[in-house]
Amino acid sequence: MNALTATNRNFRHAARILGLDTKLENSLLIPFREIKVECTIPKDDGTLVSYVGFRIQHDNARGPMKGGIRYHPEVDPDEVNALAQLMTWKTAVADIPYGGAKGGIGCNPMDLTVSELERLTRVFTQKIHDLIGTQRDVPAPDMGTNAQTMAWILDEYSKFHGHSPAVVTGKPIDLGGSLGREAATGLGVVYGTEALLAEYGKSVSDMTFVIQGFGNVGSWAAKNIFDRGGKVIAVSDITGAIKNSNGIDIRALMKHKEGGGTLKDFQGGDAMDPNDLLVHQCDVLIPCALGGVLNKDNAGDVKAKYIIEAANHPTDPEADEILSKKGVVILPDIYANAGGVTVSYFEWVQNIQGFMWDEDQVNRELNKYMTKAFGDIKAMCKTHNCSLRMGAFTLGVNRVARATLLRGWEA
Ligand SMILES: NC(=O)C1=CN([C@@H]2O[C@H](COP(=O)(O)OP(=O)(O)OC[C@H]3O[C@@H](n4cnc5c(N)ncnc54)[C@H](O)[C@@H]3O)[C@@H](O)[C@H]2O)C=CC1
Ligand SMILES: O=C(O)CCC(=O)C(=O)O
Repeated sequence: MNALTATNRNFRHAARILGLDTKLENSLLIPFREIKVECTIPKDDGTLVSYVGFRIQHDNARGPMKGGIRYHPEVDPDEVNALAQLMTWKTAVADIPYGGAKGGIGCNPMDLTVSELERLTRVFTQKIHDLIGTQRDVPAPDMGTNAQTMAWILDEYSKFHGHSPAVVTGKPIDLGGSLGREAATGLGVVYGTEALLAEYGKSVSDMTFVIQGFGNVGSWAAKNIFDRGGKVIAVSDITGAIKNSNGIDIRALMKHKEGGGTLKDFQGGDAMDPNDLLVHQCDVLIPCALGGVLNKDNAGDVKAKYIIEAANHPTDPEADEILSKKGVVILPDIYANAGGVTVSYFEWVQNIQGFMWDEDQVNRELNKYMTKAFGDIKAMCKTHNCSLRMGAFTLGVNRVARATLLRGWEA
C-alpha cells in the first residue's frame, strides 16, 4: 500500500476515535505547502544532470516545521507527503514545539561523488532557502544524508540570510551540532524499547534482536542494545545480511564498518538471505531502513513478539492487522524513532541560547522525554481502549487539533 494512503488511513482512524470535526479532520490532512524544485548540477566530468527535489511542509500549528531530508532513488512526492505528516504527529507525541515537514531528492547518493553531492545540496538549498528558516522550517538528516549535508545547507543558507546555525539540526559539532544527536535516534529507540519491555516485566538483556538496516539509526540502536547485554542475532544492510545465534559483536562490527569494511564481509557472523531477515526467529524485530517492508506478503511469517518501528512507516496497515491478530506488540514509528527529532530540538534550543549542553545532559533529557511520551501514549490507549499505534496517533492528532483550534482555525 502506498505510504500516503496508509498514513492517511491511520490518521482518519485516530480522528474517528477522537470524534474530530470532519472539516478540521480534512483540513489537517492537507499540507501547508508543497515545494518541488528542479536541481541541475554538472557532474565531475562536466556533463549536466537533473534531479527533482521536494520539501513538503505539512503543519505548523505547534511551531516551526521540522523533519529530515532524504536522498534515495525511490523518493516521490506521495512518500515525502506521508513522511511530513508523520513528523507533525511525531513532534506532537514527543511534545516538542514543532510542526512537521520532510524533504527529499530522487537520487542515489552512492552513485555521486562527494563534490557532486555538495553541488546538489547547495543547488537544492538555493531553490528552497526563502521557504525554510530557524522559526519557519528546520531540516535535519534522514536516509542518505548526514551531518556533512547539513553543514552544506547551513553554509548555503547563511550566504542569503547571515550565519544561521539553528536553520538545520544534526550538523557537525564544530558548527553548533549537539553532542548526542548522531546517536539519538538509535538511543531513543532503545529507551522506548526499555519502556515497552518493562510493561511485560522484561528487559533488553533478556531478549534476542533482529535489526534491518545498519546506518545511523540501526547501528546506534544495535550498539545500545549490545551495551545493555541484549543479543543482536541478525543484521542486514544494502550489502547483505549476517546472523549469529550467540549474538553479533556490535562494537566490532561498527569498527569494521568505520575501517571501510562492508557488513557482508564481517567475519563475526554467517551470511544469510536478506529476504529471510524479517521473518527470522527472535524476540524483538527492529526495522531501521525503508518504509513498507512489513506487508501482507510477509506479516504472517514474522516470528518476533515485539516490533520496534525505528524506520518511518515500516508496517503497512494490512500487515498491522495481521500482526495484531497474531498478538505481536508494535511500538509505532511516531514514538519509537522520536529520539532523533527530540535531540534536534535540544540542538536548536542550544543554538538559540548560544550555549552547549554536555552529552549526559542531552541523554538524560532524551530519556525524560521518551519516558513521558510513553506514559502519555499508554494513557490514550487506556482512555480509548486502542493499540499503541492508535494511542500515539490520537495523542499527536489531539495536540495538533487543539493548537489549531486555539489559533482560530474557524476565523
Ligand atoms: N536519521 C535519523 O535521525 C532518523 C531516521 N529515521 C528513519 O530511520 C530509517 C533509517 O534512517 P538512517 O539510519 O538515518 O539512514 P541511513 O542512510 O544512515 O541508513 C540506512 C540503512 O538502511 C540500509 N538499507 C537500505 N536499503 C536496504 C534494504 N533494502 N535492506 C536492508 N537494508 C537496507 C542501508 O544500507 C543503511 O544501512 C529511515 O526510515 C529514516 O526515515 C527516523 C527518525 C530519525
Ligand atoms: O531530527 C529531525 O529534525 C527530523 C528527524 C526525522 O526526519 C524523523 O524523525 O523522521
